[in-house]
Amino acid sequence: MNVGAQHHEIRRAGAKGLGVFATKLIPRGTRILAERPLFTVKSDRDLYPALRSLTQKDRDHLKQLSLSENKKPLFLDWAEATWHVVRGALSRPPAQTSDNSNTTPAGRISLDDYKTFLATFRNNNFNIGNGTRATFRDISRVNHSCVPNSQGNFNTAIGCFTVHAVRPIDQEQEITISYLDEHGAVRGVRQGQLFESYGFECNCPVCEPKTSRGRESERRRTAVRERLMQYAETASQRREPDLKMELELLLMLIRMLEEEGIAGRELATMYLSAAEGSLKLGDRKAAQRYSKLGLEMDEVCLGTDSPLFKESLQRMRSIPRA
Ligand SMILES: C[S@@+](CC[C@H](N)C(=O)[O-])C[C@H]1O[C@@H](n2cnc3c(N)ncnc32)[C@H](O)[C@@H]1O
Repeated sequence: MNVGAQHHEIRRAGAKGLGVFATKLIPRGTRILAERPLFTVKSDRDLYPALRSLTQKDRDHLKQLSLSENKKPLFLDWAEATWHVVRGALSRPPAQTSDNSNTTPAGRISLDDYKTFLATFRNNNFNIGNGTRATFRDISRVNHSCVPNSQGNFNTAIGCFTVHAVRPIDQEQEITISYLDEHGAVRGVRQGQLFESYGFECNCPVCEPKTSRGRESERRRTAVRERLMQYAETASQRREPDLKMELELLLMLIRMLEEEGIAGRELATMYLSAAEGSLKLGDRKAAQRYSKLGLEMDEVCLGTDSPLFKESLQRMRSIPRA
């Protein structure tokens, strides 16, 4: 299911700057946004050429995105930024095919502009998979929550990063995604990664240490982490993996994510692994149940046109149908 622009709008989100809000009820599984990146990079070396190839119009979009208070660059220090600009100035500019600012690369970048672009990139890039980071005109306005109501995933079939509602979103509610790669981490780890990568301190409902929700969340996540660490210690002494124990741990992780209200690909993938584990242990009924839950969750956060969803369907072919 897709919704048009009339279902969401970009407006002030208090201290977070701008944010994206639902203008009417958005049902679970809705594709709220689908957008091609302004540009993508795999490493620091890609950044200058990528920026240089942008059209003037896209550079203008980029300049309008938010800047972090803490402007420490993600990949490069300023000396490196200077080096990239100098090297860029010595190399041949991208071909000028026409005067059209919608299609022609804008070419060389001044050092000041490059530093601004760098800081803007730092604040507005998301991991879109395979070590690639991307910046978007609208999706870069979506703020973070450690218990988000939506999830972003790259869909190679349509060349777009999509944002899907992983639970119903009420009118006026802010649309949020998680900027983190791992969703079950404890507060200190989450805060450290967010500050390091984006320069902000999260105060979403589970990051509030003084509320009962925040305390309960931290207790739950810490207990799971300790249990996993205990298992990791004993696992290194075993010759064979303990399948039953691994399935139990996986189900514990699933329960934790569900109790936390975290939905999305991570949970879907855990269900699929639980289906495979259950089948290996001879429990066909449980395998079918987990397979169904995993595929449903994958469809919600990816959509049926996503190659990742098709891979999951393929992966579950060995699970007998109910
Ligand atoms: C990708 S941008 C999101 C859109 C941004 N708010 C804007 O005005 O364009 C990321 C920046 O938004 C702010 N932000 C996002 N999520 C936040 C949160 N949960 N708490 C505080 N600030 C947040 C931070 O400044 C962060 O560096």
